[in-house]
Amino acid sequence: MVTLAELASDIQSHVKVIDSYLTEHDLPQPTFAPDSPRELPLDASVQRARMLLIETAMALSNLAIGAADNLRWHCMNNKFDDMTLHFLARYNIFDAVPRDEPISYADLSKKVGLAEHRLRRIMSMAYTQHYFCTPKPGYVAHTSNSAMAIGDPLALAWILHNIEEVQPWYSNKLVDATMKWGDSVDPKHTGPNLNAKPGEERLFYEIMEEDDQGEWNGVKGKGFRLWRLYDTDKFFGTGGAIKGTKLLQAFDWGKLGKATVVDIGGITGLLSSTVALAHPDLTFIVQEKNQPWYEKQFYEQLPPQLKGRVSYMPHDKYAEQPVKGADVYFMSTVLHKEPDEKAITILRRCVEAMDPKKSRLLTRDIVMDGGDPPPEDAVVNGRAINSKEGSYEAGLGPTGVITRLNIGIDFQVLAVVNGFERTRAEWITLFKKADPRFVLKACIQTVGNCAALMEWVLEE
Ligand SMILES: C[S@@+](CC[C@H](N)C(=O)[O-])C[C@H]1O[C@@H](n2cnc3c(N)ncnc32)[C@H](O)[C@@H]1O
Repeated sequence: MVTLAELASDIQSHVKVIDSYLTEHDLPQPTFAPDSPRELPLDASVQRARMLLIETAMALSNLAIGAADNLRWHCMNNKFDDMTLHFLARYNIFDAVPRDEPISYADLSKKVGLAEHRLRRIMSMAYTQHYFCTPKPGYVAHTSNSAMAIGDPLALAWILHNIEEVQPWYSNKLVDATMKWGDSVDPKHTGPNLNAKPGEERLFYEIMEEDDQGEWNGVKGKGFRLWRLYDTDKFFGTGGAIKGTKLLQAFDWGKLGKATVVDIGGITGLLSSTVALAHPDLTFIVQEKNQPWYEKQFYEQLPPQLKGRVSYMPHDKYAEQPVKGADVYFMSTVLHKEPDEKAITILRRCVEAMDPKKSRLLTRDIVMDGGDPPPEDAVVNGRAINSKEGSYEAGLGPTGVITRLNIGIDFQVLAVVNGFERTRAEWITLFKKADPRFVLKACIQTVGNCAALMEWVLEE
């Protein structure tokens, strides 16, 4: 069993790797100051050390808290950490505190319309999680954690969707849903439908689409929850562990030359745009469910230099694929929400459109047994790990912080649509069921990233 002293010594060695890299490259140290770098360099050795550091520091903290206090503290405080974030987002305290100077409680209270006594109590909890700080008595200032949400509706969307929709409607009801429906994969067997009359159950996306009592970031009334959901995807996808730019490392897009990529369920086109900006020879068709307000929103947020090269096409992923013989069909986190039967329908729609001689299917999804980065000198699936690029074949790593994040994502899809993330073997079985010609050519997960990119081709 690991001891406090051993963990502390491991922590020092992981910190040393990161510290030496920052010093060598003359880079600033991360701190809680509002202008601190938001993340550590993406270099593979730094990311590997970072993952191990987080894991070790969490274990050390847990041992220091001790078994006597662990459960007591957890259940007392964790719910209020989320409640505090809820206040910060609903009253938009992130924007109300100036970036560069402290503001008094009295002024902040007037600005956001929250009584000063309550505001002080909320802020004191926020400080314990390094959101904001109190640089002098009676004043509030930003930290790095709070400053990153300034002027960012995507960050607010992430907080509000999780705390106002996922928790009360879905995850807090998951035990009841399980007691009622067991290990169901029916997407209607979820929290909001626990007391619904037969025939009145609603799917997650229907609930997100239909509510017309509200407004979010340019969409008023019907669809506002869906656009907020899309914003959460964008927020999640631009961050460290699920960064869209990792797509550029996980697949050699350049080798495609002049080619067309069909991005099925491509949401706001963020991932397509990321690749398109780096590869001017590629053309992208982003397919999404048709919504009356969607097309306008899509083109408004598309980088101007991509107009004409990244376009939107309304398409239902279960229907016949209208773009035949494309070079690449791409699906990112589309299949994980689907039970086998429906995922197979989507895959068959792709197969019907694919030209086996040139088309490939790229899917970006979690591989549940992908695990955390294996050691630098490991050989996985007969291939040496590309330590320079920090890429490795997902499927054999030990558990750690990325695994924990993936379990969280697995639970998120379980709670909202009764979906599940698949292991490498389960992905292969699913694809083979859809068409036995499917072969998994590569399954690449980059270090520090939770999703893997799987390349599938049809072979006779
Ligand atoms: C989890 S999101 C993935 C978005 C994007 N590919 C990414 O990785 O950021 C799933 C997407 O599928 C879309 N979707 C849901 N049902 C669909 C359908 N029947 N046809 C096409 N797209 C659909 C949703 O609107 C959503 O944008």
